[in-house]
Amino acid sequence: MKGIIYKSTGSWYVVKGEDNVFYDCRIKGKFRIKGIKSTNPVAVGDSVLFELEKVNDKITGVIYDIEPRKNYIIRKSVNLSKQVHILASNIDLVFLIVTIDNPITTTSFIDRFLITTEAYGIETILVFNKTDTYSEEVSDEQLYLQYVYSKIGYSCLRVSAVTGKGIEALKEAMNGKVSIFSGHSGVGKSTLINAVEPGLNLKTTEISGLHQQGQHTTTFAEMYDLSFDARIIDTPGIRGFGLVDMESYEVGDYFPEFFALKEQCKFNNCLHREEPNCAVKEALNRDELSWSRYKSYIQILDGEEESYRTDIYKDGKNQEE
Ligand SMILES: Nc1nc2c(ncn2[C@@H]2O[C@H](COP(=O)(O)OP(=O)(O)OP(=O)(O)O)[C@@H](O)[C@H]2O)c(=O)[nH]1
Ligand SMILES: [Zn+2]
Repeated sequence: MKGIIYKSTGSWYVVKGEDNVFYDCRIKGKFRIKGIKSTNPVAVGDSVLFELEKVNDKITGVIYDIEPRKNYIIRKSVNLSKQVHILASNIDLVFLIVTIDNPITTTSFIDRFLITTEAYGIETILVFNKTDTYSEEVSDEQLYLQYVYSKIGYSCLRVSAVTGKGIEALKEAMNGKVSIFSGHSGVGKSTLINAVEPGLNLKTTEISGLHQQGQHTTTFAEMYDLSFDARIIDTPGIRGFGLVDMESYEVGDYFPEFFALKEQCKFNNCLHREEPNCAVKEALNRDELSWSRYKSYIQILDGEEESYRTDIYKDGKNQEE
């Protein structure tokens, strides 16, 4: 039977079969996916094939194959081994929850986040939360950001988890999809998820509250079915996901508006810095591109390790996860 992994606890997996029944499954033998050195063979979101067996009157499943992944997000192991832990796979949509001033979400944070999801090949929607608290100034800033990001192809939503404004539109965007909610601590992820699906208490807050610095806790992602046609993957205790290494010449490819101009640069390996006849710089000078995006790009090129080789949530208290 075909099924989807909803939960993994190390050696056992909860799999929802095509018959909509949840089965406890384990893995038969050792199968590994080519090209990925991961600590876990299958992850939440994976589509697997399994067969049922009856042991001591209990029916369990044995996973014997996995279907190709559409995408996956990883966490690098803390030690220097090349091993990665696959947090989740087959994600349709990431919602990046953004607050303007409480807490502050910087454009450099947003841009670093977006190159990560671009590199993973996962669609991202920006959700501006706490609109009920906006002053005129904050509102102007939000509208400006919305202009910058929608112009380059990112959908934006304005919501308030408290008043319920925009929640219907958010649910509509989630419809038929597997989503992940992400963003700084305190932006309202839990409150928003609760507004979308009252009663669904994800572990996000709970675990981060319990988390103690320096203590190594193991966290497991889990998928939840909502009461409408939508699913959420919760990654408790994990504030960000690590990015696969990228070379400096690749960074610009994950800025869609730079990538679109790349062919028009004189040099095909143009880093859009000081090179002559750079289409990106020319567009910037005509104010057709956003300077804040360009600034983030340069920061990422200059900052290397710090900016894009580490976990994207620099200030995350659970960064060591
Ligand atoms: N005014 C207002 N407050 C909100 C809104 N959404 C969330 N909050 C408040 O913001 C605070 C943080 O919300 P959480 O839902 O705990 O934020 P979180 O992103 O889950 O935080 P972590 O669990 O630390 O990652 C809480 O006090 C919420 O009540 C909103 O739309 N408007
Ligand atoms: Zn260029």
